[in-house]
This record gives sequence, structure tokens and C-alpha cells, in this order.
Amino acid sequence: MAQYVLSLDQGTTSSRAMLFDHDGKIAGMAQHEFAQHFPKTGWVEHDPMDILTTQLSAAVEVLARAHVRPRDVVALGIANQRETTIVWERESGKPVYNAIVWQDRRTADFCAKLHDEGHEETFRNKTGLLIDPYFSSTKISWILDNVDGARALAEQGKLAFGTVDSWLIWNLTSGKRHITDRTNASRTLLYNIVEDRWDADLLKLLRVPESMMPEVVWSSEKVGRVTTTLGLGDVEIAGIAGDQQSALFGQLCVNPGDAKNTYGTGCFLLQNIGDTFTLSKERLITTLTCTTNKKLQYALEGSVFVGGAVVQWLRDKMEFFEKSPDVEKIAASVDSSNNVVLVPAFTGLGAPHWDPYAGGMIIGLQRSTEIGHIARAALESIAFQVTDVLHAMQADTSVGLTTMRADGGAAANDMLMQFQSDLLGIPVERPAILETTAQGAAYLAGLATGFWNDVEEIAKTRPEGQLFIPRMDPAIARKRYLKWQDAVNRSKGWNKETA
Ligand SMILES: Nc1ncnc2c1ncn2[C@@H]1O[C@H](COP(=O)(O)OP(=O)(O)O)[C@@H](O)[C@H]1O
Ligand SMILES: O=P(O)(O)OC[C@H](O)CO
Repeated sequence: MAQYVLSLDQGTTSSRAMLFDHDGKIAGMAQHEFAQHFPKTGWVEHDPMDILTTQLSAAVEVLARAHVRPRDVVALGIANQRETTIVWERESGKPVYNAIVWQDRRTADFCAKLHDEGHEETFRNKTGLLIDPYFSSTKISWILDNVDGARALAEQGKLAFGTVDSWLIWNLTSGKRHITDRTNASRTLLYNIVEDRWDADLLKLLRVPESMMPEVVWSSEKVGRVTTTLGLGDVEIAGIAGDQQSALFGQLCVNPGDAKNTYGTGCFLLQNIGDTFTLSKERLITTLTCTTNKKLQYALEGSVFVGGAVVQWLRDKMEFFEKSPDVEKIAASVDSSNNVVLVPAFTGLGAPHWDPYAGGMIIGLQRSTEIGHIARAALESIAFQVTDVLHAMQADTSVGLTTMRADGGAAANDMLMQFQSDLLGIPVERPAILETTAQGAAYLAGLATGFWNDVEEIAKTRPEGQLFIPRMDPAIARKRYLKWQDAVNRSKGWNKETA
């Protein structure tokens, strides 16, 4: 009987489950979207039970659809949206509050205060991150300070904190394992990525009891078996990674200098920088990558908060079209954006701007402006933001990238890939399998269980991708980019005070 690795990709907007065979091919996939909650301006929440039920049902469904028995699944890998914060009662397993999503800005003022008190350097030197509402720590503080009775329970050791990987594994193992892997831990603003431990000083500063924190494991190791009786058998959990580091591994960017950009809800450019902790001079962050040798390895990351989500916004809020891929047809109905620039700072701006108060903006509207121009400007905004972070990364590492590897849902869009290549002036390589996030977690789990022997064996299974070569006159590309920079600067600080 053929054997498979099951991979769960718990993303911001949907939970997916995929089966990978020994040739690295996808043998089955199931996906469930779930509700996004926006209770106040700048707030973004998920119901932790939605995360759990959509993920479990996708997992069970993919086995049934592909006619694969649980005993033919050799290992389970998990990749997850990062930073999203869940706090639950150890005794009952009940969340005390909704999941506060990575995009949530409610702690902007608290972050500004920490910044003004001069803590930036301390956090940066220990965690590689900047003080920003994006990361988990201030979200935990918010829950402890705002949910009735939460702080007292936390101080009695009765509450557990976890990112989405922890939450899923806690439930998959019936509360036996409260763990996270290093890539997820490195997104909390509480993990010391130089000394490889939860940082007692930072925990104290943010008044987060250490008893809430999960045990930290490696991304590729056997950590326990599934004990739910849901039809997943007792498969071994052997791969865990934050989705962006998982995609980096899925693209086999295992050597210093290797880089990829994922075009999902957000866009995340990561470059492997090897085993030496190095800080960016360009306001990028330093984060841990997945390794299979139980040694630390670092990456520089440029995090863009709204990527494919701008297309979702055009679809769901503007109701311009029904399905995300339709954006391409509408954008192609005009031959330029006609000087319209859209800055999708819907949840502030991430790297390299780091402005939680930036406001979304469409500028350059005229009486002749059509939906097509706005759709085109939206697609272009994704590529402009990636250009911002790629330029920062090049300035930082002085390694000129010769090609950029792309993946994620929005990388299916040819117009976006072509414009990206035009702007960067280098080829953009899109792999045959865009699901590199799930693929990475599958590789991690398969390597830990001997399904695959090493990365070299995996590399032989990967089919050739597609190359997008620059076609635009570089002078025009430069002019377009300057216009974008002008627009971004105008969007900054807009929400500092609301009218
Ligand atoms: N053909 C397309 N063109 C542009 N954007 C797309 C296209 N297909 C999907 N998207 C966008 O990509 C995102 C989904 O990508 P995915 O990698 O599944 O995201 P995530 O893992 O963050 O949930 C959505 O925001 C969607 O709007
Ligand atoms: O859900 P995604 O794929 O957009 O990824 C979200 C990131 O992990 C946030 O840091």
C-alpha cells in the first residue's frame, strides 16, 4: 500500500489539509474557509473553535476523498498562520477569548508606550523583532488585562498560551502536549533567539507568567501521537512550522542566500542568512528557520500585511467580482492603472515602514477611472510592497538576488508575477506546486520519520517551475515605483487620530 504524509496548513482565511506521496506530489486536498471577525476598527479575531473544527474536518475529509486509511499516513506536519494568539484554560481546554489575529492593531498604543520607554533595543537584540502589535506578546498582555479574571487565573498557572500550532496540537493530543516549535516561538517577541529560550526579562516586562508558555521543540522531530478519535488514527506529529518558514523549507531554501516570497493573505519575503544571528539595518526582522539538524538557523524577513487580501477586499467588500482569480480578467480589461495607486494599509503597514497608524488609500481617481483601473492598482500594490521589502533586503545583505522564488495563492496570477518581475528587474520563478507551505511541513514530518532520507532526495522529486522575465522598460518601472513611494508616504499616520 502506498504511504503518505498528511500536512495541515492552517492559514489566515482557510484551513487546508493535503496528502503528499513519496514523489512529493499532492495526492489529495481539502479546504475550509472560516469567518473573520472585525469587532472594532483595527481589530481582527478568529474563533479558536472555528480554527479547530475547519482544520480537523479538512484533515478527515482529505483522507476520505483520497481513499487513504489513517494507517497509511506515516506522519503529520503542521504549518500555521503565525503570531495569532490564543489563551485557554488548562483544565477545561476552553479559550478565554477569541484568537487575536496577527493583523490586529489593538495594541498599537501599548507598543508606542514600550517604544517611548526605550525598550526597542532590548527587544531587538534578544528577539530579532521590532515592537509592533503584529507579534504575540502584547496580544497576550491585552487578554490578561481585559478578560475578566484572566490575570488571576494566569498567575495561578491555570491558563495556557499558544500560537495556532500549539492550539491544534493541544487538541489533537487531548491536552497532553503543550508545545510550539522554534519558528513559531520566534514570532512572539518573548523568545530569545540568540540564547534559545523564553526570555525571563521580557516576560516580566510584559507581565506574562512563564507558566503560560509552551515547551519549545524542533520543527522536524517526533513530538507525540494524535489521540482524537476523529478518524485520523494515531498518526505521529513530526513537523511543525510557522507557515512562512515552512514555505521557505518547502522551496528548499536551506542554504544561506536562498530566498522566497509567499503571496498569501499577506506577503512574506524570507532569506536564509545561515547560523549567525544578524540584525537588519533596514527595519527587516530576524527570525528562526526550520532545520533538521537541531541547530539554530536564521532568516531575514520582510513582512507585508496585506497581499492577496487586497483582492479579497475587492471581492467581498467592493463586490467587484465573485472569485479571487477573476481579478486578472478585470485588471486586463484596461491597459494600465491610469495613474491610480492603491495603498492597502488596511491593518497599518509592516516592513519596512512599520506604521500601525497608516491608513488604506486610493489616489489618482478621475472621472474616467473604472473598476479595471482599481483592480489593476490593487494587483500592482502587492508587487510594489514586495519591491519595498526586497530592496531593503538587498541593502542589508548586499547579496543581489538573481531570481526570486514565488509561491502562495496569489502567485497563480500571471499579471502579478509579470509586473513583479518588471519592477524588480529580475526573473521571478514560480514552482509547479504553489502549495509550498503545506509541502514544507510535509517535508519536515517526512524527514523526521524516515519517509525521506534527506533534502537531496526530496530535491530530485521537484518538477521545473515557470519563469517570468522582465519586459518593462527599466526607466518606466522606476517611475512607477517612485509614484508608489510617494503614495505610501501620504498614507502614513492617517489613523493616529480618528475624526
Ligand atoms: N488568481 C489570483 N489572483 C490574485 N489573488 C489571488 C488569486 N487567487 C487567490 N488569490 C488571493 O490569495 C490569497 C489566498 O492565498 P493563500 O496562499 O491561500 O492564503 P492564506 O494561506 O494566507 O490563507 C487570498 O487573499 C486571495 O484573495
Ligand atoms: O495565513 P498566511 O499564509 O497569510 O500567513 C500569515 C503569516 O504567518 C503571518 O505572519
